[in-house]
Amino acid sequence: MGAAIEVTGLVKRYGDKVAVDGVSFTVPEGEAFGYVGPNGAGKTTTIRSMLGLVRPTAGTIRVLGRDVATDLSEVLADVGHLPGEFGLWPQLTGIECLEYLGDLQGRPPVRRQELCDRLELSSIDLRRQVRLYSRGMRQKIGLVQAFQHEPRVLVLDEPTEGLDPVMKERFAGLLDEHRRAGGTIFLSSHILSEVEQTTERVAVVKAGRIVVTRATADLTGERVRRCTLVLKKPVPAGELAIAGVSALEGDGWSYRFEFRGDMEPLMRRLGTFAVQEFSCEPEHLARMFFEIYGDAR
Ligand SMILES: Nc1ncnc2c1ncn2[C@@H]1O[C@H](COP(=O)(O)OP(=O)(O)OP(=O)(O)O)[C@@H](O)[C@H]1O
Repeated sequence: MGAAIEVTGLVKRYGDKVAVDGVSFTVPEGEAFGYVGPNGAGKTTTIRSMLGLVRPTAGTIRVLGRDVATDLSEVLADVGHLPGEFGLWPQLTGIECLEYLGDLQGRPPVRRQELCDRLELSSIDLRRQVRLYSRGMRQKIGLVQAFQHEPRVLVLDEPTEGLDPVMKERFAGLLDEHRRAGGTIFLSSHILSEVEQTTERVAVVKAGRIVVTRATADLTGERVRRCTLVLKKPVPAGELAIAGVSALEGDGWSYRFEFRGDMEPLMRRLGTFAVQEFSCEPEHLARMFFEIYGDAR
């Protein structure tokens, strides 16, 4: 399969401010790619450049082989874009917004009705002006417009912002279907659990540059787990000196410690103790993110 997204030497300056400072990456078709980094790192600017919403200072962007600078209409026909804060025209009705965005996409909205049904947007809702919508309803319009034309590439910028848990689940279902149909996903999100669940590879951006690109599973493997052990018979702390254990605290009857890496040797050792209780909680990916890359600001 070819490249779905190819960004080469992307630079975007706003006056003296360099928002994106020479970013290059390729997302093969069918991959789900995460794009993470602290506030102001340049994620949204990269996305807006991919959609022709800002003009890069330098660099090229190709989507499914087409140059965004010269073939924007063809690019937009193949891309579904869902921003976190979805701005709509307040005086238009929901259906008018969907039609207008559908015209920009230039492809028939073959899934519109099905999506409205699944997201519980009734025809009465759709005939109301968007200014009367709740934030969640606006976000539903955002979801419908992103998927309505069956795009091959989804570009998602903080997509679950403002969605309630039910809508989040439906959105996850839509992403799943998109993946199974061989679609590509580019996901920028601060919700690292979402990045972890959705993507196969992740790039970390800092001050306008990609500092590292890794398989998401590798990042997960380096994750810290916080463990608590309660014993029926005490064991000396030395018995827990196993590779991967750190920050060990305890009195022989109970211990707390952090664990990194392969769990198997730890579980084998625990099997030789009289264990009353053992719990092991993965640390939030955010902490691992900052541990590996330091304070990314
Ligand atoms: N229109 C603009 N004019 C001037 N500076 C801008 C403009 N848009 C973005 N910037 C600046 O460019 C930098 C990158 O912004 P961008 O919105 O791309 O970051 P981000 O990684 O998406 O951040 P966040 O996670 O906060 O959304 C920031 O310093 C921002 O202030």
